Amino acid sequence: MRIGKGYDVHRLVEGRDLILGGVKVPYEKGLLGHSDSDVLLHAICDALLGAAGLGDIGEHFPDSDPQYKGISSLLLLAHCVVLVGLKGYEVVNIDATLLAEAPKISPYKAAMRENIAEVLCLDSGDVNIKATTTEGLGPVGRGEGMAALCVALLKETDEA
Ligand SMILES: Nc1ccn([C@@H]2O[C@H](COP(=O)(O)O)[C@@H](O)[C@H]2O)c(=O)n1
Ligand SMILES: C[C@@]1(CO)OP(=O)(O)OP(=O)(O)OC[C@H]1O
Repeated sequence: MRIGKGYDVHRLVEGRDLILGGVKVPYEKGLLGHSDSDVLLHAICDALLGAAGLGDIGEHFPDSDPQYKGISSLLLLAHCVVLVGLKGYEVVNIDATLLAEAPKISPYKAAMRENIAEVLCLDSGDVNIKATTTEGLGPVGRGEGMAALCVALLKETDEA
């Protein structure tokens, strides 16, 4: 068994779609970045890469590479699963937290879990998504951006 953690932050701006967990969430702003800027999936990617000893998302998908411009982070996550598999591991479960003052993501959590579970080849019960505000404090609390944290557990592919 191996454990990994991921953390990511993206700035909120006007004129971008808000994509979280592969779901387009209706909101007046979206996250800024080179890809679709799905901060939740980026934290999950980093947790998986970390658990497998494979560095971080920016090493595998540089933000200077035009092939990743606007890419769905579900594709980046799928690639991380392949990399983890090549190291001889599969995912046991993940537990992620989104830090966002608004909007409420509760109505979209089930769809996010299903998207993520499909890519990770897990039951949706093994994909836990949580959300919290920061009670108006700090950059997240002021609505300047969103952050996400994730912990992932891997097991060796032939481990019981
Ligand atoms: N963007 C968010 C933030 C929070 N939630 C849900 O609301 C609950 C209460 O949040 P607090 O920050 O006041 O503790 C939280 O447990 C989440 O269930 C949300 O859906 N979206
Ligand atoms: C995902 C990548 C690649 O498109 O770009 P961003 O969407 O900017 O995301 P970030 O979390 O800053 O870093 C990883 C990047 O290399």
